[in-house]
Amino acid sequence: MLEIRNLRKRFGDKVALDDVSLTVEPGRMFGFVGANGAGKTTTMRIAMGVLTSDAGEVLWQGTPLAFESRASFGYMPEERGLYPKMRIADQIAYFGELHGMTSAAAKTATGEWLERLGLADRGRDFVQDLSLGNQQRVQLAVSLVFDPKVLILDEPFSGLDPLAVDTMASVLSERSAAGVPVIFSSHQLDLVERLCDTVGIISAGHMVAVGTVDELRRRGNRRLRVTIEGANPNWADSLPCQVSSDVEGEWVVDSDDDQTVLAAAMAAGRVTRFGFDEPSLVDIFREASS
Ligand SMILES: Nc1ncnc2c1ncn2[C@@H]1O[C@H](COP(=O)(O)OP(=O)(O)OP(=O)(O)O)[C@@H](O)[C@H]1O
Repeated sequence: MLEIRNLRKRFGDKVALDDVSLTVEPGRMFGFVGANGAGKTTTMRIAMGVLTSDAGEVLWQGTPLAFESRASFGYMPEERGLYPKMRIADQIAYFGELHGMTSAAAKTATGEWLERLGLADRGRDFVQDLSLGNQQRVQLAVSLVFDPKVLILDEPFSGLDPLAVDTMASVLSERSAAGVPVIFSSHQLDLVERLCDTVGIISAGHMVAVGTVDELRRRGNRRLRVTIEGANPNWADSLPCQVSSDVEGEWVVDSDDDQTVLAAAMAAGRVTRFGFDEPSLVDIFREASS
């Protein structure tokens, strides 16, 4: 289990992280979301040891992270980190060896990952000659070639075409299913909602919400959507909550007291549709970040 506890970080007067904690369990995929500048990259850099925190700690399997443990973590940094003038296969194998693989094992694993990521015929090309999306696939191979115990990926989906997104998503899901804790940041909330077991929302250096998407849904303000035929537009005036109507005959009621609202709606006319609105992760994100 990877535990990030009570991280604090300042850059001069700027408080980048203020008591940030999160936990990623084996076999779980953690989606880290937040507006630009919220603190995702800073948190992940500290977790990887490329930046020191002012306070707080990072634990792996219950003990503070040592250099050797970090060497078994796969990392895709935001600024990426490939050598443009090195051949792709050589580069992936080189990173494998840096992480302790023998040359033969690194070569074999490189071949497997090139195949898996659709780059089998590009192994002798230079990184600088690849499209950005393909460079990202190489970056993924670099972070995976040594079979990491943890994966920390900073915006792995940005700039990928839909097919590359699918490849990236299936590789991450597969690693997670194999028991690897995976944490990635993304602004693509639909993907986070689809892939992640747990989501953390960070806003201006504070973790404002952590939980499964269902838990976050339940924590947010619940809203009922009601469709009534033949109702007076003022039928909901006596309800002690916010009521709005953008479509004729349909109302949105900010309440979780469904029985009271239903009784009022039935008294007003013929109720043809009634139920709670399921907020999307975008709705939850907006509410948590406001
Ligand atoms: N090396 C640095 N020096 C000064 N300020 C920094 C440095 N790194 C980050 N910051 C500031 O810390 C805050 C958090 O930045 P961070 O890069 O962690 O955000 P982020 O959530 O990853 O944003 P984005 O989604 O835009 O990548 C921002 O205000 C940023 O400007």
